Amino acid sequence: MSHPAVAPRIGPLVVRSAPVDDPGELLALLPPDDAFAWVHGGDGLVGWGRATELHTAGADRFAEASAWWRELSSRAVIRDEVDTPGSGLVAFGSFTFADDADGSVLVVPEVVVGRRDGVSWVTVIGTGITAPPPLVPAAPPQVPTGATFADGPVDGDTWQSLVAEAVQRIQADDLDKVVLARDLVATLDAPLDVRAPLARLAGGYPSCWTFHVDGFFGSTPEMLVRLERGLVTSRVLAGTIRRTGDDTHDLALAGSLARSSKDLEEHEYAVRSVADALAPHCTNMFVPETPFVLHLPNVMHLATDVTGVMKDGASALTLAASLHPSAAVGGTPTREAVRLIGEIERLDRGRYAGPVGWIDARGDGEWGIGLRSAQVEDDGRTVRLFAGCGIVADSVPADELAESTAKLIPVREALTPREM
Ligand SMILES: C=C(O[C@@H]1C=C(C(=O)O)C=C[C@H]1O)C(=O)O
Repeated sequence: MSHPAVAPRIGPLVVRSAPVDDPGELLALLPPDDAFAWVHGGDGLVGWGRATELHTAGADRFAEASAWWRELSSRAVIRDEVDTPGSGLVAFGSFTFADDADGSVLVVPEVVVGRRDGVSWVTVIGTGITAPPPLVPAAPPQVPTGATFADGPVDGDTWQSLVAEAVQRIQADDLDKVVLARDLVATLDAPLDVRAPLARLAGGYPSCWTFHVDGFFGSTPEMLVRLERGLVTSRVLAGTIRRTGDDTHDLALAGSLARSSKDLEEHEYAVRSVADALAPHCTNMFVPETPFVLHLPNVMHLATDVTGVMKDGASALTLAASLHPSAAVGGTPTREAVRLIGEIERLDRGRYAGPVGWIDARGDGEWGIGLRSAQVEDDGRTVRLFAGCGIVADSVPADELAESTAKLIPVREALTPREM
């Protein structure tokens, strides 16, 4: 049992949401410190300040966070004139991949600005009645300079030998798939203003969810689970091909990805793990039989959108807890795969590949998988970038290394000044 750290007990939170005129680019509103983000194609939520927060760890981290959230929500005094998922009381959150890692957090900002389907709003949260701040763009962030990149503790050659070892273990044991990750360490010449890479990521990857919670940021293409007004959705990705920059060739590659038995098999494991975890909570589940190809600027993925209708009143966070770790970031079977990751990966994943997103007082929310992501270390100048690949019986180590390099591109470019 862990010991969650909770901000000193405060009176009930007083929350007020009201519609506002379109405030323009959400990320541009963020101040440099204590800024939170979850944006997708211009819509989403940004927040700043800290009204209250919970830090937790251990196998019960999701249960502790859920209990804390229920209690906080039930005591809050909420006046919500917008009444849409994401309005009213909201927490941003980020959870570690592993049970034994520190760093899972839920933070309730003092100000949240949201936009959804043409409706914008501002929420203020505190212990008394506060007026909403004027919504004007902040001064633009300092662009990161001087980034140098080096291998983390495991270099590329060693990582390929770990992939080869995983392949052997899959061929020998009762294991179908395991996801192995590696990191790249960026060193900047000054502390990072995270708003700069966030703007680059949101601009370059509008179909991904660009996020930032307490130094963990990125732009993930994978939606672990969204719950909105009773509708449950999950976007499952697995099976990847690198883009070449030549659109005609990429289209041919997309066709081969959609027919590749290795990738279809890897994808099937991931879809099944999500469908099985959602089934106890849902009726009317729809699991498409064939994946589509999701085109991103750096890679293409096999993708399946699983949907269902909530039947048991679980919150988005409870659903995320029951889905984590899906086969997209753990493997199949889950327990054996996670054990092998702990045994051979030699990486502290931190919050990489864990759920990241938000929850509101109704229990609605969106939790992505923290991929295409990085962690800013305490010195502010060191940034660890992560990428992993699903390994199956016929995976080729050099191909997996190239795939992981392609998955590092979004954050890597976001830390590198644009070529003039
Ligand atoms: C693990 C990552 O990505 C996952 C692994 C994939 C694969 O192996 O094909 C594809 C998408 C993600 O589910 C990552 O981006 O780090």
